[in-house]
Order: sequence, then structure tokens, then C-alpha cells
Amino acid sequence: MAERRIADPFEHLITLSSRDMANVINATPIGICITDANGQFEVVNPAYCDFYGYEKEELLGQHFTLVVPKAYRDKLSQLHDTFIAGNEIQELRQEWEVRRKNGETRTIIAEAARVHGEDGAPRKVTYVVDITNRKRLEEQLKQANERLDHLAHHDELTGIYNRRAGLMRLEEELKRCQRYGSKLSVVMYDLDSFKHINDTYGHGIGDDVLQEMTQLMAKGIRSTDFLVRLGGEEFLIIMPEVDVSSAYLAADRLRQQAAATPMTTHALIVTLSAGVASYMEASTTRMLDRVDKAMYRAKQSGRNKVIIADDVT
Ligand SMILES: Nc1nc2c(ncn2[C@@H]2O[C@H](COP(=O)(O)OP(=O)(O)OP(=O)(O)O)[C@@H](O)[C@H]2O)c(=O)[nH]1
Repeated sequence: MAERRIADPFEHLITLSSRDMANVINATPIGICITDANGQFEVVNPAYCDFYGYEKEELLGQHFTLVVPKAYRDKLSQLHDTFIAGNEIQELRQEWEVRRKNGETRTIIAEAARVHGEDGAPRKVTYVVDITNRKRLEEQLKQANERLDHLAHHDELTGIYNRRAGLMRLEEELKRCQRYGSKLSVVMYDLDSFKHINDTYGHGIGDDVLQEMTQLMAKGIRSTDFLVRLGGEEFLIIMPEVDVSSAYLAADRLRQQAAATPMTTHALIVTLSAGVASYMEASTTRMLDRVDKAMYRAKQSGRNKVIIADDVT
């Protein structure tokens, strides 16, 4: 370790025993380095060398940017100069990406203090704590939360909005209608005789039908529409700013497309029955009830049909 002594804040320790002081710095698990006004390493403790994977001799006298990824070198060099020259900031605490000798990138928190040696020249003392694992855990936690959030709002099989998210959306759209008097329509679809498909071809093929039907619907709607799997083989499309006759046309076009599209490896033709309802001063439950009744009537009148809900039910 260089013998130059740093005055404040360690002066009293050095006066007591410079050997004790050196022992403390050498034994501390925190990486410590001292750089001179030119940014060259004057002191590096073993923890600092271990962390970066260098021998002490390889670092002493070198510019500190040796351990900084190329992309940040200019910035950190400038920051070092400003910090050394500055009068106001005495301490600095920042998170950085650094580079070990073997090329590995790690994340650290570096805290720095400006001190003056007995020669009167300013120096920067930097304390380095490795937070790479903590950052990795934070990132994993963030991704897990995002996944949970996605699962809470999306249907696992089809990837579209689930019932809960769909009803929340419908509630919001209804409020918008009440406030601004805008239009809104909903279409409720139910796959026809779906139990027969499951019973004949198995649940796996039934799942394939649900996924392919979802894709067909997703392709056929506007980007402003919301496609929801209400449950089982029942779907809802929320169509903001669409009146009942346009919604009917869109719903019937999808019904025709479904009836003309062979699905799964068995080339199954699966038809849809649908109800259509438009906004009247109604609650979410009331609107769903009206559209459900219309869909039920489509089933009763022979399936593969779209029926518009009565204004009053
Ligand atoms: N494969 C599969 N089947 C499901 C899923 N959810 C619900 N089902 C099945 O969907 C079928 C719905 O049957 P029903 O309610 O009798 O309706 P249907 O056979 O379509 O008859 P109609 O609606 O009257 O035309 C049942 O066999 C359920 O087990 C799912 O996620 N995957």
C-alpha cells in the first residue's frame, strides 16, 4: 500500500497507529481505492483487487477507468475530475456497471469522498459494494410480478383478457358512455355443440379449437375492440364507439368466417351463436344479461346465428 498519508478523516487513526489503520483497510470486505487528481490508483485494498480480479501491482499507477466499461469511461473520467476539483460536493453515492478483468460485468454502489493528503493535493476515496446479486433478484422479482399481473388479467389458454379483466373494462366503457354519451356495443359468442367436440376428439382438440377461434376473432376485430374469454366456450367482444347495426354486421361477419374455416388437424367446422347489445343506461350486469338472452335465443333458433338484444328485457 502507498505510504502517502491521508489527513482528514483518518488522521487521528493514523496518529494512533498507521499499522492498525492499514490492517483495517486491508481486512475490510468493502472494496476501497484512492485515486489521485489524475485519476490514477494510489491505494487499492485486497477486497477491491479481489472484486475486480486484478493483482494490486496491476492497478497501482493505472488510470481508474481500467475497471470501467468503455461506454462509461469518458463520463466517469469527467465526473472524477469535477469531483476532485469541486468545492461543494464532498461525497458521492452512485450505482454503476463495472468490468472485471475476466470481462464479467457487475453492478456496484460506489460511495466516494474527497480528501486532502498531507501534500495538500485532493484525492478521491471510493468505497465499492457489489450489488449484482441484489439487482438480479430485483429483476427476477419484477419479472415475476409482471407475470403474475399478466396472469391475473389474461386467460392462460388463449392469452386474451379473462372474465375479471373484461368486466372491469366493460365497467369503464359504460362509465365513459354515461359521462360523454358515447356509443358502445357488446357481442357475446358461444361455440355451438362444443361438448360434442370434446367428447368425440378429446379435450386437447377442444383446446385447439378455442385457440384457433380466438385467433380468428382477434384478426377480425378493430384495434379499439377488446376480446374477452368470459369462461368455457363463451367470448365477449367490447366495441367502443360502435352502434348496434355496425356491431351486428361485424358479429355476423365473424360468424360467417368461423363457419367457413376448418379448424384443427381434424378440419372441424365449428359454428358460433351470438347476441349483440348496445349501450342503454344500464349496469354491466344488466348489459351482460341482455346480450346473454339474445345469444340464448340464437341457440334456441337453430344456432349459427346472431341476434340483437331487445331494448327492454
Ligand atoms: N377443451 C375445453 N373444453 C372446455 C373448456 N372450458 C369449457 N369446456 C367445455 O365446453 C363444453 C360446453 O358444453 P355445453 O355448455 O353443453 O355447450 P355446447 O356443447 O357448446 O352446446 P351449445 O352451447 O348448446 O351449443 C363442456 O363440455 C365443457 O367441458 C376448455 O377450456 N377447454
